[in-house]
Amino acid sequence: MTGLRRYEDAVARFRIEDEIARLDGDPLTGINAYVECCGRHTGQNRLALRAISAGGELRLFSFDDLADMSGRVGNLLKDAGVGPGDVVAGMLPRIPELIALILGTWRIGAIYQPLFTAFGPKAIEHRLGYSGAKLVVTNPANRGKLDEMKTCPPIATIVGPGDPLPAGDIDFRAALSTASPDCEPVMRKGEDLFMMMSTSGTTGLPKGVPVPLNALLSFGAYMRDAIGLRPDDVFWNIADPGWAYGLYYAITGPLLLGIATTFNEGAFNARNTYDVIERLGVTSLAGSPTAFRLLLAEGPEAAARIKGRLRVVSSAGEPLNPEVIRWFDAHLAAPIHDHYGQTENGMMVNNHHGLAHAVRAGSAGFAMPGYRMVVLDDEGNELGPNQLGILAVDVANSPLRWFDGYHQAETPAIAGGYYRTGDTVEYEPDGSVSFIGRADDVITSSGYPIGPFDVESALIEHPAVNEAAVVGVPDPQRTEIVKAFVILAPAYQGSPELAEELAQHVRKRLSAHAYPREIDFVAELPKTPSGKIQRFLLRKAEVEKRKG
Ligand SMILES: CC(=O)SCCNC(=O)CCNC(=O)[C@H](O)C(C)(C)COP(=O)(O)OP(=O)(O)OC[C@H]1O[C@@H](n2cnc3c(N)ncnc32)[C@H](O)[C@@H]1OP(=O)(O)O
Repeated sequence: MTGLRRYEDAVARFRIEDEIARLDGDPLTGINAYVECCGRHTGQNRLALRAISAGGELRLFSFDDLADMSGRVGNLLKDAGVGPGDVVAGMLPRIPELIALILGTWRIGAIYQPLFTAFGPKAIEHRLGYSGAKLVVTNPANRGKLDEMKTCPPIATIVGPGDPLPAGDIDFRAALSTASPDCEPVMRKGEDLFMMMSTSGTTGLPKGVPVPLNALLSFGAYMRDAIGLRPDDVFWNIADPGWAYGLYYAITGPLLLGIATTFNEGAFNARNTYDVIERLGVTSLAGSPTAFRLLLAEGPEAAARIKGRLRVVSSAGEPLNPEVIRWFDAHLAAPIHDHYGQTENGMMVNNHHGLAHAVRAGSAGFAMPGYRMVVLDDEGNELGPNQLGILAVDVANSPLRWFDGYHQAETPAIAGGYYRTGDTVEYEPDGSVSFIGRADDVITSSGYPIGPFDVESALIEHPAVNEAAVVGVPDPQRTEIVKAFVILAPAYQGSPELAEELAQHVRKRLSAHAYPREIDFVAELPKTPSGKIQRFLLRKAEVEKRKG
């Protein structure tokens, strides 16, 4: 029996089976994600959300408030023709209406699809295309992008008082004020979907990741065992709910446990983050290493005023540097733990705050109870400690696993009883997992997974570009940045101005976070005899160049 398995067996099984029995519930009544995350916490005067607006105003919402708002949203959606099993897309900043929309969607048995607000029309159109969303809910800052799409579902827009409503749109706030808050939850089965996420394609466009209601078990286990969330915590997960870590663990997870979450509408900056921690008395903070590196860069003085306030800090999205761990210990007196997961299956390997085990700096930690994680060689054989291979989930022995394959797409990652994460790791004899890197070409920049194919496709849309290859290159703050190698069309000449024009083109068309921050104009690209671009050679040359 491997170290990983031993660990899992020691702490896990009986607790998970209890929970499965609870969530499987009464087969006659079924499950509803709104009931789990809100409805069953009402009537107790319990806080559900602290929301700080872009202007700095703090508003508090109880579970009863969210129940009222989501009931109205549910009725609005029904009036718009949305029914159980339909998809509703949300492209909204971190405002209270976003939570009401998500809970309202779940309440009527529909599926919520997040659209990150930095996405441009190309990224949005692809996602709405494969999900077949029945309605998009957005705000004026994002509404214009929908006009650039060839086909778009009906739109509901959240306009401020006196703002014009685009012709044909549903006035979200007006409809909410007149709708009834009474909305009977539609019960579903555990295998029915409640979210439609997106992954980053490496050789093709991003694929849909269907999330069944059974995943609630895994999300709850992460909050309890890894975040170690307690009822007396003031919890803030900085990650945006346009992404898996934000949607699963800034909204779904804490509300599932009946514990309040925090939204800060403003864009991230270190000073403001310190302010919010101090103002709200945050005790449990979660986010990505880039955010923590930016807090560190602000210096010890900024940290001094909140020293000792944070009980626990959880880091996800990319590996955490030991330097950050030491700095948080010295200047914030806060234990910061590295956690590992994916959009597919959520968090799976953690230095758990809520479980008593050794914490390994520079390691992603141990398999989460409910997952049997293994390391596989290319033939699918399980490897022992200190051997490099692909981190995988043993499907049959992982009761909390929920990912069964991509939406309407083949899933070669699932084969032979394993789901392969695509991450190269090795594990220590004690069962802790050391992350080595991606086995494919997915770029991780500031914790965002970015598919090179997506960026290349956006570049090629520009008339100056004949061919493009995109890779991630090392960056001290963002872990990696996107770098593009471009072969220009004959009529064009490379220049810093053209590089900037191409970067802005990708920023606007694809996404504000996924544009190439470096562009080299080249005469040719390394390719296999069959014509496939060898991105790994470009990446290797860049790593060597930077070392030099
Ligand atoms: C299971 C999983 O692991 S899922 C993935 C988990 N990962 C995450 O949640 C991502 C975590 N990362 C972050 O939250 C952020 O990168 C932070 C907070 C660390 C740092 O934030 P920022 O410094 O504001 O930069 P960020 O990386 O978000 O944005 C990159 C660019 O996109 C822009 N951008 C980001 N969000 C938006 C938006 N909503 N609208 C418009 N532009 C945006 C930024 O302005 C920035 O532009 P610039 O660098 O050219 O000025």
